[in-house]
Amino acid sequence: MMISAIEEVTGPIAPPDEQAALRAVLRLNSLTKPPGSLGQLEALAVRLAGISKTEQPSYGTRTVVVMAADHGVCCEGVSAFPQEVTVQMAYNFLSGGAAVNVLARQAGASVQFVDIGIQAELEHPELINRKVRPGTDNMAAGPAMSREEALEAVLVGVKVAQEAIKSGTEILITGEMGIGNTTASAAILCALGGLPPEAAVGRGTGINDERLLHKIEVVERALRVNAPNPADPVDVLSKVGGLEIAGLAGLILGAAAARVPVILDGFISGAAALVAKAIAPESTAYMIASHVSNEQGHKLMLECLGLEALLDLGLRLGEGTGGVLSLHLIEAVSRIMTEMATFESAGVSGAEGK
Ligand SMILES: Cc1cc2ncn([C@H]3O[C@H](COP(=O)(O)O)[C@@H](O)[C@H]3O)c2cc1C
Ligand SMILES: O=C(O)c1cccnc1
Repeated sequence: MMISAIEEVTGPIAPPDEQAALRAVLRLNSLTKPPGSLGQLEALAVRLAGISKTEQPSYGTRTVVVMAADHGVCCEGVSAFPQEVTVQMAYNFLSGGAAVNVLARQAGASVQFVDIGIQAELEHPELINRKVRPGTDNMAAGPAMSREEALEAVLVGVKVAQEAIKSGTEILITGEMGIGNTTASAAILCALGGLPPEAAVGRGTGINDERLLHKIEVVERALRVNAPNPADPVDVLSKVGGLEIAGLAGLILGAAAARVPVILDGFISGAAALVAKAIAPESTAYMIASHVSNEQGHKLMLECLGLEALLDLGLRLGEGTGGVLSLHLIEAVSRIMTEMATFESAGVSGAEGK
């Protein structure tokens, strides 16, 4: 029953509007600059035009959705920080003090904080409580969660996207919090991207060499014990995923179905995007890769997604920080497409030939 619920969401995902993309190319070439001279911003303008069906795309209401959950695999010692940081940081997000809150304020975005699987019970007026279960089980010893729970978490994400869009959100940004989630993300990259653990596993919050080797071994064990089926993304999610990763996969699918662009943050968001792509390949047309993270494996992950990142700032934080930073570039593109003079309007001569 729940599978058909996902199909109901992914069914309407349509390809971007080629006509609008073409109009964007024509407009870019009519603006007072040598053709192509705005580089990647031009490619972004064309993609956004196709997504939003207009050669002058602009996004007023911007929403970062931070999905948070705990990871049973923390008991294996895979993070530099203790598991209780997840709930402690939850209150930091809710009171506006996390990095993503600061950067979102600067970029004119609001932050929604969703508890999709934190172990502790939280109480806060701003909290969106969509807890599917209080944290996952240790994926190195068995499945992280059941198939039903993974599906439920995906549908939570779809619903969060739908509700945000219904209340006016025009662009979504993925964010997350969950100590241990780079381990789950690396395992997903191995399962869906076919990478060996030593290429997919990185240092997360900053583990040393010894712990890195151990983390690689934990991911190897998780893959061996669970044998996730790469042809079945929900199987991968349930066996070696996380609740916030499942929720973000749903958020991405919900955005794509509504033709709303969705900005991907770093490594964990990328793992969610891999799942979304495996469920509905056409959803990648709606994904914008904000940055390439310092986390080992993220470059290869973006290659698996077929996306080129806008920024390379050496970030390795998550939360949606790189995502909201890229809003400044998206705003730049909007202004170029709406405010810049054309050769004709400014009376500037065009190129004479090469
Ligand atoms: C204080 C603090 C704030 C964070 N904000 C995001 N993360 C990031 O680090 C975690 C993933 O790394 P690992 O897999 O190594 O645990 C996630 O919570 C991610 O969002 C944070 C981590 C910490 C410690
Ligand atoms: O790229 C990310 O999102 C990331 C990397 C390290 C730790 N937390 C998040």
